[in-house]
Amino acid sequence: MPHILADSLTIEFPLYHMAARSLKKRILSRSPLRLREDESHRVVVSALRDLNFRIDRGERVALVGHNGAGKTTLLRTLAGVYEPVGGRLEVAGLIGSLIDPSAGMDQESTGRENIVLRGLYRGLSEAESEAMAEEVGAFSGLGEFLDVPVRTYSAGMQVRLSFAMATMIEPEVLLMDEWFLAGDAAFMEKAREKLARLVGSADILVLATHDMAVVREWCTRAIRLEAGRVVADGPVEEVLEEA
Ligand SMILES: Nc1ncnc2c1ncn2[C@@H]1O[C@H](COP(=O)(O)OP(=O)(O)OP(=O)(O)O)[C@@H](O)[C@H]1O
Repeated sequence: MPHILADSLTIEFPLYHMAARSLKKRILSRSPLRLREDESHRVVVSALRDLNFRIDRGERVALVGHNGAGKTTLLRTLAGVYEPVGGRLEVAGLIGSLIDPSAGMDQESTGRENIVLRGLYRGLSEAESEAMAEEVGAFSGLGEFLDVPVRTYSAGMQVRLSFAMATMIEPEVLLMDEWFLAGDAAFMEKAREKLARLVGSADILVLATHDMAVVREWCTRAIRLEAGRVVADGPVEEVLEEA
């Protein structure tokens, strides 16, 4: 049964360029909230601190909070990009991730080649993957750019391609950063219907956003992060009211 379980989940990032003694001293002397020196004498950022929550089938969860609160770090951790340094995380279910537009894409390959590769990786035959590339490519609206290396794409073009590629599967656990709701208007009009279908067929949605209208439209529960900690968790209206 698809679910997510975080038990004292902790994520830290070492800041290697802070190795210089004087700089380290200066930073740590300000009694920072999220920077500390670890056992190996490195300065580390506490990105997520001791998170405890469980998300079950049918829940659509918004991650809200100010810049740097830890929303994207949590999404990436759920997607398996970062390993917890403490605690435990369990994510059961097929994950679909709309977090970083260029993640999982080979920059030197064309858009079409990337779609074919994803198809093959998902176990489709070559012919099926090629057919998928036609369909997904058409939806992306990239036109002739579908056959150009992805590294030359604009940010918006990358979003279009990764969005179109995400619709290739029906994930059980859909992880999404608000980036993906911010494509250009013409594309988003077309994408909205697909997105609604993707969200509707997913068992769990976790969406990080600053847009409270989006939270109210898409989500049933909200988790508010502040400086890497969970400060509120509950029904959307309750959590938004508390802010
Ligand atoms: N790769 C990294 N290396 C070092 N520190 C990082 C890294 N990624 C994130 N951080 C730090 O972790 C904290 C949480 O960042 P995160 O990007 O998760 O916040 P956010 O809530 O998504 O913010 P925003 O709303 O601005 O996107 C910040 O203090 C940030 O500086």
